[in-house]
Amino acid sequence: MKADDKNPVPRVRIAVLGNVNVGKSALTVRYLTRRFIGEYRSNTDLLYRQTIPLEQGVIDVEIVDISAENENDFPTEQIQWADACMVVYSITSRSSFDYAIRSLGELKSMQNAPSAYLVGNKADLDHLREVSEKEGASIAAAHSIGFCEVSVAENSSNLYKAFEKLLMDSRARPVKPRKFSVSKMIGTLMGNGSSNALGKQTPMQGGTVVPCHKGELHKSRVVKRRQAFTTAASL
Ligand SMILES: Nc1nc2c(ncn2[C@@H]2O[C@H](COP(=O)(O)OP(=O)(O)OP(=O)(O)O)[C@@H](O)[C@H]2O)c(=O)[nH]1
Repeated sequence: MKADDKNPVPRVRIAVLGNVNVGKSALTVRYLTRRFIGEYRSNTDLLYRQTIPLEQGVIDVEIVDISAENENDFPTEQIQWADACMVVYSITSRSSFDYAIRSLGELKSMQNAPSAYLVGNKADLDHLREVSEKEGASIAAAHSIGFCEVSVAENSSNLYKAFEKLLMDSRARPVKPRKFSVSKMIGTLMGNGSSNALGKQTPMQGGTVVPCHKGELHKSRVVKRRQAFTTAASL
């Protein structure tokens, strides 16, 4: 978490990590907008920024939704950038659970690793279940992290609790040293963006989302495309 004299609002950065098609984008947008949008572009990391009111005051949240196009390539750079990591799998996909387990192993081996939370998505598809809730809970317990199953499609309240836990954990952690400020970069992009990162027409209020190609999180390069999205987030 970071707050300074110029920007007194504390900031928390969250990376959403998981195999393809587990619902990372749907989960991120659900949390930030309370809406479920079924289909997203999937070959680019997306970076969202929004100010969220908490009981303790407002907080700037940046969330990178990491594209899992190359599942053998662990996104070290994005994880190092983050204060906290939401590891997502689908309860309907054993391979996505295996990917989540590998990711937690990678996190464990990192120095100064972000705090983590494990989420099993698509709980509404119980008839297609390949991973039991007990298995999810057991892996989370082995890593001493929080866990819940959610249905982003059905707007599970557990999702908001999971983000709240990550935000609270991050507030309690010391400031992470970073070379560049992505917030500064996004700040120059806020306003009347008109391109369509989500491939959808969405009303513009408040938050922003930008496509974020690999390598850009730690570079102060201007991202070319931008899209505002409807905000309704509060915890
Ligand atoms: N039934 C059901 N479908 C969901 C749920 N969450 C997401 N989906 C669907 O799962 C598919 C993948 O969702 P995305 O949010 O694009 O998943 P992703 O992990 O971001 O995908 P990639 O960007 O390709 O890695 C979409 O068709 C969503 O509509 C859920 O809770 N239940």
